[in-house]
Amino acid sequence: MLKVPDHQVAGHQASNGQLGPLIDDSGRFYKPLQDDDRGSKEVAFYSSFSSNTRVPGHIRRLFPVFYGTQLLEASDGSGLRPHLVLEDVVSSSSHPSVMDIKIGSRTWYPEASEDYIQRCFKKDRETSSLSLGFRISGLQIYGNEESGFWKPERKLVQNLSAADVRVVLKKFVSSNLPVDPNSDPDCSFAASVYGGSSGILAQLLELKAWFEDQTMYHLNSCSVLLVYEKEKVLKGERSEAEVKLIDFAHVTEGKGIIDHNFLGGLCSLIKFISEILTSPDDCTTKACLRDSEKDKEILTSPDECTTKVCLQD
Ligand SMILES: O=P(O)(O)O[C@@H]1[C@@H](OP(=O)(O)O)[C@H](OP(=O)(O)O)[C@H](O)[C@H](OP(=O)(O)O)[C@H]1OP(=O)(O)O
Ligand SMILES: Nc1ncnc2c1ncn2[C@@H]1O[C@H](COP(=O)(O)OP(=O)(O)O)[C@@H](O)[C@H]1O
Repeated sequence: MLKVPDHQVAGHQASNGQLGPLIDDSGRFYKPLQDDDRGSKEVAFYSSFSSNTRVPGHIRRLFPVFYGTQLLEASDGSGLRPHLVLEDVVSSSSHPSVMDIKIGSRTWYPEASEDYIQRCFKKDRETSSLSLGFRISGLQIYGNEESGFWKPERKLVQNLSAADVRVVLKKFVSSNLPVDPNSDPDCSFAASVYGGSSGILAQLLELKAWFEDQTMYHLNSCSVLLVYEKEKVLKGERSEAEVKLIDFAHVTEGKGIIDHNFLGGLCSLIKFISEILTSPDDCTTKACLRDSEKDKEILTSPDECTTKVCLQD
């Protein structure tokens, strides 16, 4: 039985009769092909990537498994439409904390239409992409049974300053409630989620090493999805924090040149995460992220280590 995923944090969503992805109980994620060439480009990428013998196994596992395409009733009621059939990378979690980070200081690319380039250019400039080399596209962090998820409004997290991004990345791995504006993120899960030989940092470093060498694909406008299950960490079970690359509607051929846009953004993200692991207490942060743009309040003191961010009531 197909349903709308409640764990989706960014992108086109299938709520309110819109066209968006669906999931089922078998652990598959069905992403509808968009009408223009974006859908066919994403299919072309997955087809090429999944049969590319030059992609090493430890890199392949950082991408969702691709099961081809399938005609399904679209979520917007428009009838049968081809969907990409992908592994649902959060299906094994009951309360997944998920962050979608769009990598690259630019999301446009020379081969795109002038209209697309202009739209991307505007978004990149208005978000943290240009300054940080990435932007948080959306996230949800599980608090506990009572508080549920903290899922701040997407537009609010896309243009955060470096200090605010650091707060959000800390909240992602903290045991205190993410919605609580008065508690400093304690980073108590940082070592088990970001750190360790198979944690998020190690996976990002593997990806970086590959991007320093591979010249086959340029992953324009693509995201890394960070996923883990807080309850497993609390119970002392292996967290199995995962990095997965998603959204390949704008991939172009590398033509023998490294993807310096993706690589640069990835290095920037790696630096943020490394610093949280090496010096989690070097900043005193208070964070509250309000839900609406109107209520947004970001107060950053001139003292670079004392930050107050408002993203939630
Ligand atoms: O429609 P919007 O404004 O939400 O923009 C979508 C983006 O949302 P965001 O800019 O992050 O709010 C959206 O970004 P996310 O994947 O949500 O990070 C995509 O860039 C999408 O374009 P495409 O399907 O990749 O070609 C974008 O869709 P298009 O505008 O290109 O159709
Ligand atoms: N394979 C997947 N498994 C689980 N969730 C996914 C998967 N692919 C995408 N998502 C979810 O859907 C969101 C949007 O995906 P994306 O491919 O970027 O769509 P769009 O092209 O509409 O931007 C992601 O932020 C994530 O929450």
